[in-house]
Amino acid sequence: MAPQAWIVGEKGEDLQGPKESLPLSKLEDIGVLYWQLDPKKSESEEELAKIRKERGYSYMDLIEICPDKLENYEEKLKNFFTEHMHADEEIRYCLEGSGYFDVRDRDDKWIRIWIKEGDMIILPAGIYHRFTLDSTNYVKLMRLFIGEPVWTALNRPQEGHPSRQEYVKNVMGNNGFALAAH
Ligand SMILES: CSCCC(=O)C(=O)O
Ligand SMILES: [Fe+2]
Repeated sequence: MAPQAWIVGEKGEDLQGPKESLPLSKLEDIGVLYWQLDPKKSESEEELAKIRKERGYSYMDLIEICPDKLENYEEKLKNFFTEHMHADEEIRYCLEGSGYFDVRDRDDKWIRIWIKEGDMIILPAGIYHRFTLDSTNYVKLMRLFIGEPVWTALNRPQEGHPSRQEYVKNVMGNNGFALAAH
């Protein structure tokens, strides 16, 4: 099952019309990977171990996002919701709660992906994205990384960054994707 995903506006607002749920192929098409696990089941632990081994995710930590558990909560949330990319993949596994990952599609629109308990998502290096909480205001995420983690958020525009260039070349292809900075 694909996570619920739909198009939102620049500020994250719902747009007019029925809220269509996008197929998983729409996410795969922009290089986003997704697994559905269950943090309460041992089979999922095995599957997680397999994914970590295959993809080399040696580093792991947990982050809880809510006012009393995260230092500098407001500032961090503001940064999470500022459009950015990373030089590496962003890998998150939702253990509790829920939240929204917004990723840019081929037309530079925001696809909002609603992540809930058991959802694991990999955003490719170089994809523009942002994150925010939903109305439950709480999420507990596992963060994975290959080797020593680098969390540096590179705010858009980053068209000269090698990871961005790789992403545009490999994933966007030569389809007229607008490179214009916002
Ligand atoms: C803390 S999870 C999502 C926020 C984000 O995009 C990031 O950490 O880079
Ligand atoms: Fe990020």
